[in-house]
Amino acid sequence: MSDPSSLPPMPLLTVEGLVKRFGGVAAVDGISFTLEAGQIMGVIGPNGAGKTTLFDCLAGSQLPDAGQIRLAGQRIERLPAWRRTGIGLGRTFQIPRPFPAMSVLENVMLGAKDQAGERILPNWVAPGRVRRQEAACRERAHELLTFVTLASLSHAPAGSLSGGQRKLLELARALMAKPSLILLDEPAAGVNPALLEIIIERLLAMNRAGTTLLLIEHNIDMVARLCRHVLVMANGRPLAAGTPENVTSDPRVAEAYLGGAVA
Ligand SMILES: Nc1ncnc2c1ncn2[C@@H]1O[C@H](COP(=O)(O)OP(=O)(O)OP(=O)(O)O)[C@@H](O)[C@H]1O
Repeated sequence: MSDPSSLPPMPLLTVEGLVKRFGGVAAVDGISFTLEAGQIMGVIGPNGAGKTTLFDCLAGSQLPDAGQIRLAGQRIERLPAWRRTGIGLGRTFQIPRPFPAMSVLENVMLGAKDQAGERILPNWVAPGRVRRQEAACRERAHELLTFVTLASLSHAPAGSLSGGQRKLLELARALMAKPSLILLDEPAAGVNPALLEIIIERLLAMNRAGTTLLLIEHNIDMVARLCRHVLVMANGRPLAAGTPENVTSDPRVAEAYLGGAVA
């Protein structure tokens, strides 16, 4: 028998031949890549390249027309979004939409999974367990708000946060479910430079703590600071892949951003 420790590590995420069409438009048209546990990978490309549709297929808000997605070896491309969250996939959105009247803390608590108090029966038969679970959830939400530098705003209504603070709230909410992989859709969009530094630093800290990150980002400086691997998409197809330096010096990438013909 072969020694399992001698086998190459299994990628955390494997995408093979992914296709998603909307009528005649192939928004994602044959995308394949692997993401090792512990990596930070960037997905870049001009507007309409298919980046968000790729994330929608990964997260389960769109079902692909073809292709396979494996998370830690498990096929997930047909699973509903909530099942994917349950097995370690988190997501943040380009435009965060917290519940504005709820507090920042309550919004973070909504990111927890498998809360007994959300079901009717445990509230009747095991109220003590429900209370303990809620207290633990509240404590973890506090810790995560401290982590994302929003602890002083815990009790403020989420609607009072700035755009950048909402991005930080999104990170804390996503972390509540203890994901192994987080898909980040433009974490820098609309964020002022001071908060951007905090977001970059917190993303690196999350990654050091073991969370794998896949991010869509138009801010190339941010991509270069965070990622060692970048996938460039154009017209739904893979255009280039490699280090930030390699892909940004690739003339085909410059051409795609300028709206020229794509090879
Ligand atoms: N729900 C949809 N119905 C029809 N067409 C869609 C839908 N979603 C995306 N598309 C089309 O698919 C293509 C890819 O769009 P997508 O939003 O994935 O690109 P993107 O790279 O994320 O763009 P951006 O950087 O502007 O956010 C575009 O042509 C878009 O118009």
